[in-house]
Amino acid sequence: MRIAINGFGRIGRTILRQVLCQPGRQNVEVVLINDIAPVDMLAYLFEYDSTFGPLPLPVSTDGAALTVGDRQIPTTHCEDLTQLDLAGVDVVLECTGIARSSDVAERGLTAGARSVLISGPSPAAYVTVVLGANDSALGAHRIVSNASCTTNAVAPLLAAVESLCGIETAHMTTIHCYTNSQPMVDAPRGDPARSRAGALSMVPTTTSATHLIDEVLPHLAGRISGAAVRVPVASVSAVDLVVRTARDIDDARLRADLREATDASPVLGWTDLPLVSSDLRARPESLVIAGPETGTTGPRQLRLFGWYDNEWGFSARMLDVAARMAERGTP
Ligand SMILES: NC(=O)c1ccc[n+]([C@@H]2O[C@H](COP(=O)([O-])OP(=O)(O)OC[C@H]3O[C@@H](n4cnc5c(N)ncnc54)[C@H](O)[C@@H]3O)[C@@H](O)[C@H]2O)c1
Repeated sequence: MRIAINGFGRIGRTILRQVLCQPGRQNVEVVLINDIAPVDMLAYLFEYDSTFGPLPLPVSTDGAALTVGDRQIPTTHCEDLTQLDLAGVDVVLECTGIARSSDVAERGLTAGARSVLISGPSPAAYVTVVLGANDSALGAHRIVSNASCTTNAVAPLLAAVESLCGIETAHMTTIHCYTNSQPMVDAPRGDPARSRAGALSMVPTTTSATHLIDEVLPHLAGRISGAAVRVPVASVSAVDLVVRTARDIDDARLRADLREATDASPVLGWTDLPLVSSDLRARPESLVIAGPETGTTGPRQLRLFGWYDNEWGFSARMLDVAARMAERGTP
């Protein structure tokens, strides 16, 4: 699979880290990295990562390419992808966060790439895909959104619970680490709470997952509500999901069936250990269900709790969905 990474920020860099350092990604060839930031700065941020630690490979740049170990990856510094030649690229991983209009989302195709996978919600995507929830929706679509990290965490869990005991209604709270969408000190950023210093307070706010779940699990549309609390933690998030089920299920059965569902799922995990968020750093699953925090809380009522590394797990799904897009060949 030949990919180009547009936007070499948290997600773009985590994707490259996985390509270079994770077993099972050897077939991925990164043919281009494009970002508007200076390439020597990007090389530095790629080698020294405050969350994942220093890269175990030497990194250097001559301005036109990033050299990591024995691999050389061409780099460009271009605001508009249509200025580049992306012929032969299977998938552009669009990780800038700006591909919300079709004008921007289509730039990769105009430049000659076969398809574009956007690392966030986008009204310009032809379809939103979450592995473990609506895999078959991918079809032959050429501009795809990989939804959000929280949607990747919650939608497969909802799909599993729905098939075990049906869902009447559910409410999820994501306890989400801060991201680059929040400031270090108070500064205007869209909604008032998100304009407050991200590392100093718990910040109640919204999550795009609420409407994305309706999109990827349309049979549950209108029955799942959600909210977010951004917390002063730099890495790893959690979801706390309360479900009113359609059918009764006892605690032991719920846990056994959920455990079995996670064993069969390529994106869900399970732990029986009393873990805390930092223990889950760099876990590749979309969600790791926390056994000690999960169970029935009353008749037809459940509480489910799970961890997800919003950067590492989501980046792994970017590569998984891109692999499926590349396997389809030329549309
Ligand atoms: N950080 C997370 O936990 C996370 C998880 C899932 C999804 N996402 C989504 O992924 C997207 C990127 O998030 P991030 O956290 O990596 O952001 P980031 O700010 O760390 O990275 C964005 C990068 O894009 C570059 N960029 C901006 N405009 C550009 C342009 N026109 N051309 C080329 N490069 C450009 C920036 O210089 C920066 O390096 C957002 O949509 C975000 O919602 C983030």
